[in-house]
Amino acid sequence: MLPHISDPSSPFKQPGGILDEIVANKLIEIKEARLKVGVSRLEESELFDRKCYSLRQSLLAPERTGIIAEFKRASPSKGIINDQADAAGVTRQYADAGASAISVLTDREFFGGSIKDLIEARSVNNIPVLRKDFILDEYQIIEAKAIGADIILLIASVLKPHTIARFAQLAKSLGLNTLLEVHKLSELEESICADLDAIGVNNRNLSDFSVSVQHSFDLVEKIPGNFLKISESGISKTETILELKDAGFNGFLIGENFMKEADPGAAMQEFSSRLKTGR
Ligand SMILES: O=C(O)c1ccccc1NCC(=O)[C@H](O)[C@H](O)COP(=O)(O)O
Repeated sequence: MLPHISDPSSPFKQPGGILDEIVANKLIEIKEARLKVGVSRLEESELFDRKCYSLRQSLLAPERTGIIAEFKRASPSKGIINDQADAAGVTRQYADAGASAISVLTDREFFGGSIKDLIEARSVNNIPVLRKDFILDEYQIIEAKAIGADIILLIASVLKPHTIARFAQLAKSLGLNTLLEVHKLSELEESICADLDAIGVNNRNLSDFSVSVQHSFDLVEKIPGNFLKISESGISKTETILELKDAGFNGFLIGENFMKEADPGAAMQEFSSRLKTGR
């Protein structure tokens, strides 16, 4: 039986609002996928037995921008953003424009994404690909490797610290990079563990959807130096990236700012040129 999230022995927190809805729906989807596909079929996939691209190497490569460019069709806060976009075409343009990594939403119900979008992005890119989803079960980590992802996301407002440690250990054993997402200091302090590669400060409060880049500036000094530091959400100006870099961030996760345009790849190209020339 699936654990109920209000159960004290549950591996999940109960953050409330949309996150509880997302978790409840995701648990049903995972149960169905386990029955329909199963772990052994995932492990037989051609992409499962591969060496992942290193997030560290790509983020620190001087010829790249540090931007993790996101393919995001819709979101709970904005509704539909760009539901007709082509995952292969857009993400290839992101990479050509200097993205250090690609993020692909694979949640269908709340973000209009899919595993197919990630497989398409993988097939045309040779930089790290982040599976942007709500990871609640080991099955999804094995699935992430099998569909071509290099990075998984663990969200501290959803997962209890012992669950984060367990999932990070599994991801590492599969050669995946792990990004821990926090929004506030208490989440960072209770969730940090050795098997993580990167800490992302989400500037968006996932309960009320308010966004402030100040969260990144407030937390950057609290992140130990051995972890990559990534600022996530609400970034739309090149000046903000320069300020975040000065503050110590290595990576910048940007979705809506590109995806809201008719040609997201061209928007990333233009942004990247402005970043290089400092305009
Ligand atoms: O974006 C949302 O509305 C949202 C709602 C609930 C949970 C997660 C949500 N977004 C995931 C993200 O963190 C963003 O897609 C990502 O950081 C990019 O943000 P942005 O550049 O603001 O699109």
